[in-house]
Amino acid sequence: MMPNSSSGPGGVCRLLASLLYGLESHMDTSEDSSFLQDMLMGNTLHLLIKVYDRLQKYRAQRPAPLLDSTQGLAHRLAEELQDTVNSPETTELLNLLSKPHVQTLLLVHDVVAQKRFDPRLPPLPPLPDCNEEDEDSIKIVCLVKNQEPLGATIKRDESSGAIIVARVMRGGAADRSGLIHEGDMLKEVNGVPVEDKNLQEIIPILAKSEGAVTFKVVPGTNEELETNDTQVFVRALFDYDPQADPAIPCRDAGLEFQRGDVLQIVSQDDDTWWQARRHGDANLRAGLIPSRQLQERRVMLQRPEVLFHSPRVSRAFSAGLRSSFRLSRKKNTSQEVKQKIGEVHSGIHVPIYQDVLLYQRNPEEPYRLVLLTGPSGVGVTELKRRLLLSDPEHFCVTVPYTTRERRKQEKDGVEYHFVSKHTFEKDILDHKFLEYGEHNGNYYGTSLDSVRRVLTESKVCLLDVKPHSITALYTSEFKPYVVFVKPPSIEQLRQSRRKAKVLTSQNEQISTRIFTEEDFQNMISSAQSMEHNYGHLFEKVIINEDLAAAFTELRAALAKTETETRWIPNAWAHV
Ligand SMILES: Nc1ncnc2c1ncn2[C@@H]1O[C@H](COP(=O)(O)OP(=O)(O)OP(=O)(O)O)[C@@H](O)[C@H]1O
Repeated sequence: MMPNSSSGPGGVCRLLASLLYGLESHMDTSEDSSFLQDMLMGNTLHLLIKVYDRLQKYRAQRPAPLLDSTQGLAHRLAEELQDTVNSPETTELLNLLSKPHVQTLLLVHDVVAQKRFDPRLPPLPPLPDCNEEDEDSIKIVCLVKNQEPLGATIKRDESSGAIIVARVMRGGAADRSGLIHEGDMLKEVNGVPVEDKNLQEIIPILAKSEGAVTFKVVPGTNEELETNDTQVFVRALFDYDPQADPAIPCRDAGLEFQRGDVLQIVSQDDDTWWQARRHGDANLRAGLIPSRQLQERRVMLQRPEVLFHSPRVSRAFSAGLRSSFRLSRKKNTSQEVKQKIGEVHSGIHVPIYQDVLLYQRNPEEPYRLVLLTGPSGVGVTELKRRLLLSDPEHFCVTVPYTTRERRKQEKDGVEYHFVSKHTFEKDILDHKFLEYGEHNGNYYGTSLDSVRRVLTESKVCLLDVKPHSITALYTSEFKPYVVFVKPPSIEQLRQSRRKAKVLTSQNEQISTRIFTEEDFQNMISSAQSMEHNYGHLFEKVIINEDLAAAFTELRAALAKTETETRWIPNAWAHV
């Protein structure tokens, strides 16, 4: 957005100040606010606006150059001054005219005055000595490029020994020219024959070339292949650094990405190396990434266990119950809990890329299920409690089921749904429970129906679960928004949890105690293994150091998810 000249510099400042004020309510953190303040109120932007205003003024006057060669004039003036009487003024003027920045200024003036904007192309190299039939098969390609890479990789053809264009990166200089194609045979670069050179010698010639670069190529056979951009988007489920990948054909052509990044796959022509762009990246040049097939093979070689063990989901006693009974984390109660292991998944699952598409919730659709997970004691229950308190009309939790006796002050359907052992066991067999467990001879569980009940009330259902339960809810019906609550560093845990208490339960008795060093270490190591095993399912990671800050971040993230367009797995689009 640029001001028009009539608004004046004062007007622009006012506009920027009001913009800042108007955006304040949309900013999540004070960091955002101070960044925007620095940028909008900073000197650099204001000076740029002044320059722009000044240019606008001159543009309106339609200035025309008086001279189109100030360099020539300066040269002639210098010559004449040399012959005149030597005065301090002439010496100063001569000095001034010989300064490189004055000369460059004059050069720039002349280029603009003469409208010499096109690059000067070198003369075409002579055609090789060949008979007329062969002539057709030689192509001279002249590319004009800046310092960006050529955007192509080369290889030596093993049988013929020729240098071949192995891959043209989508969106790169070679691709944009439309003149260089995979399979083309490279003969010369800027007049330097390359056939007798090895690849290590040619690569620097290509890398260094800048401005007008001339290639002599023999077109390959697949020149006519159309290479349309595809609209395949995936979420990367692992981190990738091409510089650390010894197998990539060209490290500089690789695309670095982090788990969670959305990538547009622009070419899957090659089985092992795909070409992709990071979504939202201003750079249109595609980079190489390992194909799904290649990465799967690599993971399996590194972790052979994925070949033999399908992921299992333990329907353990926890989830919605954990705040009520807190049995899941306590070592001293582990014997009391008989964990039920249910298998809900089968087959090999190696997280590589997840096909995704953009989704925005229709007002008549239920809200996405919010799953909160994290190591025991990290603060999941506390964050959930704060969310509920902050807007009880909007957020809601499920009511667990139990077979224990109802106590006097309890109401059916409020604290628990009280059911008979027979009904509970039948529901287990009917796979109605997301998680369930047994404690002191009674069953407790969270049913999928109770989640549905909250969702049909047009409320946001908050569910805290163990990470292994996420997969059972990872469906188009629930479209879960998975938040991982992560502990900060151990030092920050010691500081922030000095006064915090954890609940323990022994023989039905619930008591509190302060966190121990062992609790902190367990929290951190359990968070690491959760991230390692389930990190690909986490859409948001919140580090819970300062509780108030973590809550604000969570609240803002949930608000965004409800209103903004999000990338969700393709599979969720098909009901
Ligand atoms: N950032 C924080 N700073 C200080 N205390 C915290 C913070 N986050 C949580 N706590 C406190 O730590 C204790 C444990 O938190 P909470 O009960 O929410 O853990 P949890 O993740 O639900 O664990 P569990 O699954 O075992 O129930 C509570 O007393 C809570 O108030």
